[in-house]
Amino acid sequence: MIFNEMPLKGAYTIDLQPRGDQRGFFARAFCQREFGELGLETNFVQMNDSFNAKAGVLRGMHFQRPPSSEVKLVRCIRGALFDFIVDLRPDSPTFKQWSGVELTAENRRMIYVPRGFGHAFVTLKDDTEALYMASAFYDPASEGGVRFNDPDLMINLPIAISEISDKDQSWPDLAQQNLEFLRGL
Ligand SMILES: Cc1cn([C@H]2C[C@H](O)[C@@H](COP(=O)(O)OP(=O)(O)O[C@H]3O[C@@H](C)C(=O)[C@@H](O)[C@H]3O)O2)c(=O)[nH]c1=O
Repeated sequence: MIFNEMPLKGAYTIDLQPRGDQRGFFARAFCQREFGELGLETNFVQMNDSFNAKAGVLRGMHFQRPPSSEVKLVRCIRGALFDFIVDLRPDSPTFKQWSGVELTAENRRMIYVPRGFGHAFVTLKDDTEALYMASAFYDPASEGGVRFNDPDLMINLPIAISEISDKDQSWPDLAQQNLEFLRGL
């Protein structure tokens, strides 16, 4: 696998290293040893499948508060999506900065989202499916969120939104949120 650190400290894009032959190719999509050598999370407890019927579906931005904070490893297995993250760790040099990456069925790229980040994606094509692992169990009581259009973040999306849940439209402004519990992650 090829790991590239993103502008936000601790976040990575990960590309496959295919070994091709006449049958097609083989590549590792996760390797406990390779992740461990980079100090990345190796213990994932959920694999989530997110199907989205239309282009422009936005999910996020979500995070879980400690002790349920989680790492996510996301890829797109059908269609295409723009995945974006925001650093919510108050003691990080990139606090409140965001970054995005296109994940498609063709490029097979993954994004590694560290603890303390808000995570979201918007689909770029109809019938887009994401498959992602998470290092903590779903814990709705600890869920937090950031609005994709929070004025503090100035996130530019490559597509207009066609669907978004009421929950994701209603997260409070970041300026009104106390994120101290994400310090030190
Ligand atoms: C995330 C999740 C949801 N659910 C349930 C709750 C609800 O009934 C239904 C849909 O939940 P949501 O609307 O929160 O689903 P969704 O908006 O797709 O939530 C996901 O968004 C992306 C961006 C992430 O980063 C994920 O971690 C997760 O938060 O599925 C679970 O049972 N387990 C889970 O792990």
